[in-house]
Amino acid sequence: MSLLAFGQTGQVARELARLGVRTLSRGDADLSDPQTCAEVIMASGASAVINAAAYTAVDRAEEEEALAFTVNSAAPAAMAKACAAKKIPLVHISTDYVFDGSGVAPFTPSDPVAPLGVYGRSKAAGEREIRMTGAVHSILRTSWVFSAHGANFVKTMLRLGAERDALSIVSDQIGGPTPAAAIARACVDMAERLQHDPSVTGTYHFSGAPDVSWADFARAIFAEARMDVAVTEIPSADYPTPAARPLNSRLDCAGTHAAFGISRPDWHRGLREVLTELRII
Ligand SMILES: NC(=O)C1=CN([C@@H]2O[C@H](COP(=O)(O)OP(=O)(O)OC[C@H]3O[C@@H](n4cnc5c(N)ncnc54)[C@H](OP(=O)(O)O)[C@@H]3O)[C@@H](O)[C@H]2O)C=CC1
Ligand SMILES: Cc1cn([C@H]2C[C@H](O)[C@@H](COP(=O)(O)OP(=O)(O)O[C@H]3O[C@@H](C)C(=O)[C@@H](O)[C@H]3O)O2)c(=O)[nH]c1=O
Ligand SMILES: [Mg+2]
Repeated sequence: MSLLAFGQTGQVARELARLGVRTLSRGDADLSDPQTCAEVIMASGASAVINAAAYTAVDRAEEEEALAFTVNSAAPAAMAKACAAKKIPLVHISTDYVFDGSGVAPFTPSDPVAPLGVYGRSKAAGEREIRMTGAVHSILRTSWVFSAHGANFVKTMLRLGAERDALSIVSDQIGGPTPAAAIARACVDMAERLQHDPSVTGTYHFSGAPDVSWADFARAIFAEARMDVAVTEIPSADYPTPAARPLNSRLDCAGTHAAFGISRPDWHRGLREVLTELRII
């Protein structure tokens, strides 16, 4: 199996590289140029493609809508068309932010999408484009990704916690923090399976367990890191951001287990692994 991944420096891309997947940098393939992405696939000899590159700056996307849509929708569309032409599968990563976060029940893959901001709309558009190409694919929606590398909530908390005794963290947004390493493993397993069994083509959910609030997650980070930082719970209304975040980010991952035998990863364990890699514990 010869896997090719878009993305090299990102959280998931770095974990894919650790698993031996060939990764592509922005210099190898810039997603703001979708045609180049297609050409790279056509020339690659890959047996499956994983797209781990994306425009992920949720707030900045509100000001850069055109770029977010090119990177998160037009580029994946071009990748999927090339994969369809080559008859190879595409594993594409998407997000909980395609949902509006209403209710308290976990969202299933077939629930209607209703994104709250530009990032979520651009990712939802990318999903639709991929489905229309007829490519064998898995669209893997995940949430709240963290790792030892790149920008994520764990690293933000470690930085802010080193500077302050107390932090105010939202407690009305609930979701599953997901280790990037587990996502990479799931992508590789899905790519392998799709090559032999295109019937599993579809949209799947994959997030870490258990579901928690950002405030709960922050407390767990400080407890594991043995940092004495008080976490004050606040409502989202008291933490205004350019893009609204969904209150309910729970993802129903049952279909992923049924089709692939892949279970939700335990984020506590993933957190300890990341803190170990960062030499904090
Ligand atoms: N981060 C999160 O919490 C979540 C992420 N996801 C999804 O998971 C996937 C992986 O996310 P994650 O690993 O966190 O991403 P990161 O934000 O860590 O990294 C983004 C990656 O995309 C690359 N990239 C961005 N723009 C371009 C471009 N124009 N051309 C080429 N490469 C580009 C970056 O390269 P460079 O370093 O050159 O900028 C980097 O490798 C994405 O699809 C994302 O939408 C889903 C849910 C939650
Ligand atoms: C730094 C900080 C954040 N927060 C809140 C803001 C926000 O609601 C929450 C998380 O902040 P972040 O900026 O890390 O979250 P955000 O960048 O929105 O994370 C999202 O990224 C994209 C790419 C996804 O696809 C999502 O699944 C999700 O992981 O924590 C506080 O309440 N207090 C703080 O001091
Ligand atoms: Mg962020």
